[in-house]
Amino acid sequence: MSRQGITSDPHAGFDRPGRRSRPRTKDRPTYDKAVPAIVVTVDRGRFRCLIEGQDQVVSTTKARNLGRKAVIVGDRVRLVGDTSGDEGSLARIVEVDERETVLRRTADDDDPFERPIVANADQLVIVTALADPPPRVGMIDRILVAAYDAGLDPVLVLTKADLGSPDELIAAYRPLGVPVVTTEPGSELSELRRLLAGHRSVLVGHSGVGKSTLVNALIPDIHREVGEVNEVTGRGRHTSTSAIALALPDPGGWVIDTPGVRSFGLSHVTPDSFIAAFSDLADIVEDCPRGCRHDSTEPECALDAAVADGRLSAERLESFRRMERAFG
Ligand SMILES: Nc1nc2c(ncn2[C@@H]2O[C@H](COP(=O)(O)OP(=O)(O)OP(=O)(O)O)[C@@H](O)[C@H]2O)c(=O)[nH]1
Ligand SMILES: [Zn+2]
Repeated sequence: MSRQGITSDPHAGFDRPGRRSRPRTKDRPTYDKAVPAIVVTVDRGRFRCLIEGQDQVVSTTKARNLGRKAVIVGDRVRLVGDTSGDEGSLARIVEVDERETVLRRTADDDDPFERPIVANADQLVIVTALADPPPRVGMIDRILVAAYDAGLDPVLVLTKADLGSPDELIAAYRPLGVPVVTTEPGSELSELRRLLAGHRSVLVGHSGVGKSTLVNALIPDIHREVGEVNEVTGRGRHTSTSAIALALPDPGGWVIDTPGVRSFGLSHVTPDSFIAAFSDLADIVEDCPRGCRHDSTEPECALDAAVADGRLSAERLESFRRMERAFG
């Protein structure tokens, strides 16, 4: 039996009914006996999949019928072939379920294409250190925009609270309704555990912010599990270009660690697609003149009128406009 890359309850999380429904692909093929599984890592054409309802991770490739269709971490898939997980065994992915959500990134600065990296997450956890490295509000804002655009609920985790004060960042992000958790060495993680419980949370953070420290604290036996993944891929977790899905201990949920995410392309985000994430603001801007970008240079933006007559707090509008500038 192998359980590489995975800890604790494989039933928790991905196959739990989410807020959204779980449609199957339309062109139902004839793979009646195909085994449902979840992709936990991707490495050079090999996909490690956790078989649903079993404590079993198997190595797979993409079947030819999928063509150029991408398979990414978090995808719900169907497998045929040798799903024993025995050494040297290789199953085939014959079907990929429709995705509830997709998080994309731009691979690097001279790559104009946005690539899907994580499927079916429902939460995006931005991990930022309060010092060493210092926080960058512009980067947090860009990641927040990407989260809202992808339909993921953001959470902000501020690490190294022993080295700096969280007050400024809390003041900047609480008005948006973003849950903010601070951590420091030895700190109690119950609030963070509560926010992660039952969710599929993508962790995003700059190198050195303390992401590994956090994952190790959340998943006590992770060192052993990561070691097993390394045997399979021949590479360390931090040199991998793939995300990895890790099951959380009781009461369950998943974290999807993303060592490679450096930037998010926001070119496809428009003020209107973005404002939809804030239902109170979306209601107000219905009164805006056509084509209003809702920024502070707009003379007749209804958001300013709403602040003037007390329907909207000035802090919330300021936080919203600062974030809007991140892609404007
Ligand atoms: N003072 C302080 N140091 C911390 C805290 N959390 C982590 N560190 C230290 O910060 C350094 C980086 O921590 P990691 O957990 O390796 O950070 P990471 O984000 O995983 O970084 P990479 O491994 O480069 O991706 C280590 O020396 C940790 O001991 C904290 O809350 N306070
Ligand atoms: Zn407006």
